[in-house]
Amino acid sequence: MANAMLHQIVGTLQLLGNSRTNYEIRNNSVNLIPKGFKVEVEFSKRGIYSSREGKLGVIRASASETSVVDPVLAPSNNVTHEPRTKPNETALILIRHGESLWNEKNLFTGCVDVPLTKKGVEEAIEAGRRISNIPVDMIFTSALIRAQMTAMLAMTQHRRKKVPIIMHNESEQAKAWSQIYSEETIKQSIPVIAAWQLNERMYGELQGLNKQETADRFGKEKVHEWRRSYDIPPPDGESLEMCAQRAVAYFKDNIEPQLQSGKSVMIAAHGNSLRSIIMYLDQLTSQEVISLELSTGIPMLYIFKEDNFIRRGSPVAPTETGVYAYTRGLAQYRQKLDEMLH
Ligand SMILES: O=C(O)[C@H](O)COP(=O)(O)O
Repeated sequence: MANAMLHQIVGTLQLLGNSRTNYEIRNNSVNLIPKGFKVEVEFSKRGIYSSREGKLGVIRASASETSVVDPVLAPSNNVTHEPRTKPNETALILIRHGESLWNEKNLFTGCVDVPLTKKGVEEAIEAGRRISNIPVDMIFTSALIRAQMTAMLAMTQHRRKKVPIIMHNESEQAKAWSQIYSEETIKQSIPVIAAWQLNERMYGELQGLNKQETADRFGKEKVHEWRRSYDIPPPDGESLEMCAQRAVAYFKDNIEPQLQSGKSVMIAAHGNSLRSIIMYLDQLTSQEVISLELSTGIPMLYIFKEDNFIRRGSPVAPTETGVYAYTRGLAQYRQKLDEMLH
């Protein structure tokens, strides 16, 4: 039986940390296979692989290289699961969480973990409607519940109907206990990675204080400086520059490689962690970022193509005609959804 498999590239890949899973790789598509078949495979930088024909061995690949062929992460342009080629453009959606209970009370929130209000829930659902035709292969959220609620509620509206599943890699046991054993179920899932680096800027001693009362006490200008200057931190908190250091580094190290490998990504995060990421994407200066304001629950769309981020703005209406007019790839994805769902 092992011989019968030799024309295929088969092996053990290291995925999402240390977990080991057996895969069959054929014509650019990857499927789970029964354990026991191993062929040496070499990965090039951007996830292009080749095999030494028929040679038995263990796949050598780093986590980042192998992650591009994780079947959970198979790009959603492959709606019907035919063998796929890497798309030449991918989508990046950024969503600031919907209104939280402390946004409603006008309190500095920062890293305090506050849930959404009913209005915030509705905003997240509306955001989901606006992006319901845009491919999402992978989701990144902060570690905070308001961003996670937003991502999950938005995905209830997505027409592709894949199930967002939070990855639990915090311990070997958490990883082992959250394994999925059906290839088909994995294909119908979207991995959700929660990362503290995408958290809101830590607001230090302002956390829990009322924004208006703080302005009355310290002066409007001072509070505006704390809230919007690039490099002046609030007392014992993070400046936007400090927040950018961890959020943008995370984006470059963990999210950009996914986009490069052909996956479309949604990020649900916060006013200031997203401002710092947008500063990087749009190459804003520290002066320009001061006037960048993000509303709660409004998705922003970028197209990633030839290593460039092209801002498409926010899909403003459920039909999103303006947004779909921009790229052939998005229009094709929508057409595939239409065909699949009718
Ligand atoms: O953390 C907070 O209070 C808000 O989410 C963002 O606040 P800001 O608009 O004052 O930066």
